[in-house]
Amino acid sequence: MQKIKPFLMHSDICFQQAENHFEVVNPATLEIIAYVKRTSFQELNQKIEKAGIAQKQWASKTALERADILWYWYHLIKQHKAPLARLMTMEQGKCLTEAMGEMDYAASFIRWFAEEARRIDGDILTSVKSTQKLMVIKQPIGVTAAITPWNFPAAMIARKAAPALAVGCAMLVKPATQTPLSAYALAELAYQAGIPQDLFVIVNGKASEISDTFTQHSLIRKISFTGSTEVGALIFKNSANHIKKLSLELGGNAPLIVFEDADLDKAAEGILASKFRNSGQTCVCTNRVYAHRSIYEALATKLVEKMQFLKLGNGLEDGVNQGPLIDEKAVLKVEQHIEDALSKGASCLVGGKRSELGKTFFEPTLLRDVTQQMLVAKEETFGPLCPLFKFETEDEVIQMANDTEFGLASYVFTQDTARQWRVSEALEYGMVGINTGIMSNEVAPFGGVKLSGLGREGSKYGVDDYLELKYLCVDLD
Ligand SMILES: NC(=O)C1=CN([C@@H]2O[C@H](COP(=O)(O)OP(=O)(O)OC[C@H]3O[C@@H](n4cnc5c(N)ncnc54)[C@H](OP(=O)(O)O)[C@@H]3O)[C@@H](O)[C@H]2O)C=CC1
Ligand SMILES: O=C(O)CCCC(=O)O
Repeated sequence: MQKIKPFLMHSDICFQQAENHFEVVNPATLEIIAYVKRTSFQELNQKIEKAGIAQKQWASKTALERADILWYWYHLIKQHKAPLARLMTMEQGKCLTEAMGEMDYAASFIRWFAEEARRIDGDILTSVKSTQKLMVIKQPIGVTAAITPWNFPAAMIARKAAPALAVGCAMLVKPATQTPLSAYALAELAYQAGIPQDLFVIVNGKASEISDTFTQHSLIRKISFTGSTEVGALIFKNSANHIKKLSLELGGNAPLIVFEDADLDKAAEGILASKFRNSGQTCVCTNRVYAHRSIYEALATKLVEKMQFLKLGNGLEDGVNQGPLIDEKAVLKVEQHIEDALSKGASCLVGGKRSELGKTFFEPTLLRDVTQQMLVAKEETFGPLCPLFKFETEDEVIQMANDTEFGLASYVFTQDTARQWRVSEALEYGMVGINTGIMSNEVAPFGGVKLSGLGREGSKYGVDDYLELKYLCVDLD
């Protein structure tokens, strides 16, 4: 704890129960780590007003000045990666290796957008009149707000804040109530790097009330949200009256298809990587594995063998690669999906029950003979449950994979290049991993279609949602 405390110096954080503060609990031990202050309505409005002033000053800096500050922030995160990862494991539960990976991932967005800051170029258009020059410039949208989830307490903030700050916006962040400490730690380093305290602001409290202020305050011009589709839809609806720009990164129901010509070892590795990342609590985690009937048994056998290496425990312990789930509600959802599948004819090959380690621990589970009629085919489990479906033809599996209202990530394992293209084009998803279970990085556009959301984060496209285009027409006559 001593190594972590320097990142938790913010006046909103304390280590003894205090009025108007909420508890942050370690999901592995259920111990209280810290208490965080709820931002009052009045404070929130003041912070938004101050962000408006800070944004104007920040936007008047050169792109190079902003980029240099972001670079420094990136270096500070890398330098303090180990204690930051430890803090994340304590509040979120993911194993330390994954938390270290998430800190690298978070930092990668800051480096990427520091680089992009210098390439926010406008255009000169081919004019329709010889006497006129037509130009487009790009300007920061202004004060923005982010609402972020508990599953990636640092990366989801960095993926939103880095493009916003790079192009000259301000950002207020409301992190998930379960994981606010990583947000404060990131902000602490941002301030050390030279990002003004009024420009990048962490706020906490009742999510619906903060969100209502974000959607109604005229200074907030854009909201970026990652979380459930239900809450995303609510923010969409509440933003309508004020026509806010929105980025919504919502739920998924990712299919992973293994064709008969796939490299089965690679496919099994890909399934493990995608399914059990963050104990299954990732919106791009595989939710449904479709295996061709001719390789079904072989793939099941390989998965049973490989799953023996999944070690459940407190993420801070050596060798543990599967931490607890975020809370007991998450465990109940996994149980519900398993019970439903078993009652309709599936059977369990690995796991299938809560662990004796504690209320939030669930054994990594493999189910076979799963069908489209079961709950797990329709809903995102968001937990360590790997269901194996069977298919016969390419057309059939494409239809099964697309039979969902979600469209975030999908995965295909096949060695046939023509099939890779055909199936990727037919899948109604924002992202397709081909012969890989992990495809997220700062260079790639992350986002979905259908109920999985709006907009793309990361990549060269990631700045667009934080910019307004302005058209200039100069008459030379
Ligand atoms: N796309 C993704 O990455 C994620 C998807 N999910 C999906 O959502 C399911 C439920 O997870 P859950 O944590 O409840 O997700 P939520 O959508 O409830 O939470 C995500 C963020 O939204 C905030 N929030 C909650 N209610 C509102 C509201 N009325 N208005 C505005 N913001 C709100 C939360 O704040 P607070 O923490 O204070 O409630 C948190 O900061 C998961 O099982 C999973 O299926 C969840 C997390 C991430
Ligand atoms: O929305 C999520 O679940 C976090 C994104 C994980 C990723 O970027 O791969």
